[in-house]
This record gives sequence, C-alpha cells and structure tokens, in this order.
Amino acid sequence: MSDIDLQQVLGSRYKTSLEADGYTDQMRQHLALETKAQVARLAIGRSLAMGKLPDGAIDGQGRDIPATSLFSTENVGAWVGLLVAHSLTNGGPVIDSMDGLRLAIRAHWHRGALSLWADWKACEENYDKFIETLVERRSDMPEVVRKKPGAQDNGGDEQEGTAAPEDASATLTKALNELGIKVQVKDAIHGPRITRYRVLLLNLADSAKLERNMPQLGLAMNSALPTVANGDEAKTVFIDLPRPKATWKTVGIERLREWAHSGSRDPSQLMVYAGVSVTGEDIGFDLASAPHLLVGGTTGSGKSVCLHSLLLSLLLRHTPDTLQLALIDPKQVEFQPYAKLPNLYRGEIATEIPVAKEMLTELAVEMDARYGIFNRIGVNNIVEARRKGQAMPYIVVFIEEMADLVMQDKNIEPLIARLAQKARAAGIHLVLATQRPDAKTFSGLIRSNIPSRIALTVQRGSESSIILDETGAENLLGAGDMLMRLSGESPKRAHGVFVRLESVIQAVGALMK
Ligand SMILES: Nc1ncnc2c1ncn2[C@@H]1O[C@H](COP(=O)(O)OP(=O)(O)OP(=O)(O)O)[C@@H](O)[C@H]1O
Repeated sequence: MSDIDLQQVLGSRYKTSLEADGYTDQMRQHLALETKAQVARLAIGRSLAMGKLPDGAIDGQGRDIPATSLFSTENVGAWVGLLVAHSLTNGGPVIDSMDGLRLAIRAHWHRGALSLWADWKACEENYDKFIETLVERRSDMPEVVRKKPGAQDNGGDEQEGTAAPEDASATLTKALNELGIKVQVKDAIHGPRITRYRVLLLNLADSAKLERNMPQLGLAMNSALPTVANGDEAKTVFIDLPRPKATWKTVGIERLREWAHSGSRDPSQLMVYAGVSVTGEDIGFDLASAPHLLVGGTTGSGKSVCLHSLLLSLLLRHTPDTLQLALIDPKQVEFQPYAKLPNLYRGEIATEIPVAKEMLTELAVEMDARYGIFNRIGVNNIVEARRKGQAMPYIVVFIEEMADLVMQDKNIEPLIARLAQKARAAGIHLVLATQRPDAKTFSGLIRSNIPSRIALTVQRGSESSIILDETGAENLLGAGDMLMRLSGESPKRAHGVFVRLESVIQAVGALMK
C-alpha cells in the first residue's frame, strides 16, 4: 500500500470486464440510478463481503469511469483500506501499486456485478424483492437505491448538497503548521464546491514551500488537490480547498436564465454563460471576441452539458435574424433537441461525415461571400457591415467530437483550419469539442487559431496541456468543474451550469413558441 497515493487513486479511472459492464448498465436502468458508478460501488461492496476472488484473469474491456464518481475524498481512504484488507486476508491481486489496485477493483466489480445480476434474476426482476435481498445482504446501498423507479427529486437543475459546508480554518492552520508553515487564517468563503481561505503567511519566505506542499495539504485535509494563489492583501494567499461532494451546490439553468435576461442584448456580441467562479460569481464572456473556443474533457466530465449551456446562452439572447447555429455531431444524439430550431444553419444537423464536410465547405464559401460584400461596401467586418444596414447573422459552428471528424476524413482538418484562421471578421465562430485531446486531432495550426479554451477533467497532464497549454485539468473534480483560458488571459477555475436534457428540450420548446 505504500506506493498508493490517494490523490492518484482519485485522479484515475477504473473499469471492469465487458460482461460485468453490461450488467452494470442494465442494473443502473432497473434501479433508476443516475450513474454506473453507483452500481459499481454496490458491486464492489458486494464482492468485498465475499471470500477469495476466483483465479483467472478478468478482461478489462468495460468502459472506464472516473474515480471521482466512484469514491469521494471522504471515503476513498476507507475503500482502499477495505480492498487492501480483503487482499491480505483472502489473497487475490496484491495491492501495492496503482496497477494492483486497478486489477482488484476490476475483479471485485466483475464478481459483484455478476452476483447482483444473479440476485436480480432470482428475484424475478421484481424491484421490491431485490431491494429486500440487498438489505438482507447488508451490501453498500447508496441512499438513492431506496428511491423507486420514477420517484422524483426536486425536479430543478439547481441542487443543494445534503450537508452544510464546514469551516475548516482550525484544521487548515494545524495542517500547515505540521508542514512547517506558520499562518493565520483570516476568513473563509464557501463557494459552490470549494472553500476559499484567506491566509496570512507569518513568514513570507514560506510561500514557495506552501505551493510545493499542496498535495500533502490535500492529504492532511482529506480533500482533492487544493490550490494556492496570491491574495488580495500583502502577505496573504488564497487557499482553495475542494469540499466533499455532499456539500456541493449545483448551479442550474435558473441561474443561466437570470443571467441571460438581465444582461445586454447587444446583437454585436455573442455573450455566453460558462458558469460560476470558485466563489460563486457569474462568468460570462463574448464568443465574438474569443473568437473561437476549444472545449476538451474526458468522457463524463460534463462536456455535453457545457455545450448545451453555451448554446442556450446564445439562443436566449438572439433571434434567428441575428444568430444561426451550424451544428455538427458525429455522435448523432447530443444536438437533437435543437433539430427544429429556425436558427439552424442549412436547416439540419450534420451527423454524417460527408454532410459535415459539405457544411464546412459551404461555411467557407459563405465566409468568402461575406468578404466580397465587405469589399463592395467598404467595411472590414460584420459589425461595420451591419451598421451599414447589411442583414447578416452571426454563425456559430458547434462541433461535438472533433476527433471523430478529423480522424475519419483527412480533408476536414484543412477546412476547419481555414475557418479558424479567417472566419472571425466575417462573423463565423467555432466551438470545437473533444474527449480525445491529442496533437494529432488538434494540429498546431488549429490550436494557434483557437485562442480560447475550456478544459474539463482529463486523465493526464499531457491532455490538459493540449487543451490549455498547461497542466492542471487532470486535478479537476469532474461534473462540470473546469479551467477556462480566454484569449490572452490566464486560466481561471469555474464550475459549469448543470442543464439536464429535459431542461434543454423544454427551453428550446419555449423558444419556438
Ligand atoms: N455543471 C455540472 N454540474 C453538476 N454536474 C454535472 C455538470 N456537468 C455535468 N455533470 C454531471 O456529469 C454527467 C456527465 O456529463 P456530460 O454528459 O456532459 O459528460 P460528457 O463529458 O459529455 O460525457 P460523454 O462524452 O460520455 O457524453 C452529467 O450527467 C451530470 O451528472
């Protein structure tokens, strides 16, 4: 166990066999649970209550899930302890490294999922009977399982955690003291997921040491990785400490609506709402000056939710006369709620590669035509053209899974690069999303022309570097936690708005009335 670092455990992803993954998915649906991780926890808990794991390798072909959905900062130590204790008592994968831990999780999840599935069948797929069996077996049963399928939560996208955030100033002072850093905590602000402590350094020479010791501080505080930044007074720093998930407050569509209705409707701006800062203030920005945006993050990090919030921000402040949306979605499903909008460029969503290519080609033609008009009427850009009475909507191109497009047709990348280089003045802006940020998909040419970036959680620092040009996104908390770097600015942390698909459908429906 000596080589296992809990921060690393929380920063990794875990999977099981293909077979157990299938059962996990099915059980999630039958139990009306929100995530696969909830079933995986039940399964691992079930298997830990059983004896020695059977011999034989388990394939690792299931889809992986992030540790942050499986464990929390509060309980990760207990789970790792249970897994190690099981292996020491019963034999099985030796857990003295991250690889050993991954194998143990894979095997317990596999055995537990098969066992849960067998119980489900033995209960003749009867929900109540199955829950009774779970209780009898005293497995780890998350609260949500007790909700019957179809039971309602409060219905809104805005959610309060089940626990109130605690002021950990005293523990923080003690932990820093033990690291040899003398401080006085001045005050604390509870943001939606993070508490920001304003800390006076009693010895200014300790500031580099403080920065170096963030992982140790995280362990001492039993939290995900804290961060430190210069404070607002001499000798002070801000220490941002992520809190347990039960204390999070989710920012919902209501907040986005308020923002959209209160701000300016200047048609020469493409204001979008990204979410809130760590201390809870609204963060919006003008996509027209961004002028193009890359959104990257691993699967399940909140990318689609982020794209929906950007789309809704635009739609809430614009009409089809001032804004058109060119939607490209090789995944085929994400943009369906927008399929009937009058704002849709070409009146369709491009889900097939040839159609996407046609759409991008047409956008390049449109761009050139707009430059032709600018020449003719003696202006340089869309804002001036509009002032001279030209009816010319902005066009925002959203590409969901850029990697799929670029890998499948080598002629697509040059088209995107050309738009990225030249389309801004013509009022055409790009939002490119990917779950596979790598240098092959995002060539230097495209990256240098897409100056604004949003990084959601990624698996590796190298992926963070592709998106942001620096590491950091590998330490995010998941579920819409993001680092934003807008053109010419330094990265700042934000928590995205959570919009459920039902809310998107409802909001789009209301726009069409
Ligand atoms: N801003 C947010 N606040 C709270 N939870 C969020 C937020 N964004 C996403 N989530 C949670 O994360 C889940 C996954 O989000 P989403 O579907 O956007 O991920 P994704 O990165 O698009 O994944 P995939 O690539 O697999 O589609 C959501 O169902 C929700 O539970």
